[in-house]
Amino acid sequence: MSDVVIRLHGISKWFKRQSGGDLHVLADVCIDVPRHSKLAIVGASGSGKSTLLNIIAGLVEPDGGRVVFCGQPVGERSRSPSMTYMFQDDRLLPWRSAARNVHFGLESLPLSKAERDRRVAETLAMVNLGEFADTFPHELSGGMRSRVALARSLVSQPSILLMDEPFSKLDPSIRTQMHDEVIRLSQQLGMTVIFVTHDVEEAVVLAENVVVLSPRPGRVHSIVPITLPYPRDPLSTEMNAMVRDLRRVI
Ligand SMILES: Nc1ncnc2c1ncn2[C@@H]1O[C@H](COP(=O)(O)OP(=O)(O)OP(=O)(O)O)[C@@H](O)[C@H]1O
Repeated sequence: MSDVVIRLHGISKWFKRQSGGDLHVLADVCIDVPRHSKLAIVGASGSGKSTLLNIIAGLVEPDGGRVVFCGQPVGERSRSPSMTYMFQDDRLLPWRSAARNVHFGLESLPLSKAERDRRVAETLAMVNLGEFADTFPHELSGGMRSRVALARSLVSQPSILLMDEPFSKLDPSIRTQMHDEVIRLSQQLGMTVIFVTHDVEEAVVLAENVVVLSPRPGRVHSIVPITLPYPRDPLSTEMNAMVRDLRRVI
């Protein structure tokens, strides 16, 4: 148990339909997430991937089952600074510079101004944007904006990073750079990363375990371990075989 950071135990979810009746979205989902690992959630559209991530974040209440976080049942811990959430859109505030956007990730923490400034500068440097601290979002490329969003998620030094298709809007070469950044930073900071993706190749490049959800209601169809060492070459024969096998399962 000690190396399991999050345990999902029998998670079920129904949503009320406006047209009447309930939509059964998740059924008895059980997953153990090892500490410091990277876990991908894949599955057909509508299989409940984002709902499951939102349940882990504490943004959506499950109707059945429990989320146990480091041995503690989930309560208010979604507001805990030890877990942050990176969305599909970068959601940068256009009237704030890159540094002030990253600063946003610290605003709920009781830190001195000097400590905040230090952490913002350090995190921007970590994502190679040290020179762009005073630049505004409209002056940044898509990849740079994504790196600012990543820095905003990392500046509070979370132990868990949740990501819902955060790189899906980037072009392939920038997406590859972001994968390298996530691998490097998760190792450097000792984070656990849980992410949802439609892109099986992204799952295989980044994750140590890939959870495949079955079509609605989403159940764990399989959990596929990826044991290839990092960095992983998406063009290698092993990777291609993994991607092909996973696509077949989905
Ligand atoms: N707040 C909500 N109220 C009602 N239904 C919802 C709500 N959120 C999600 N749903 C429904 O739950 C189902 C699962 O949605 P979810 O976004 O979790 O799936 P997903 O696997 O992430 O889908 P996609 O891959 O298309 O993004 C969908 O049918 C969706 O319409």
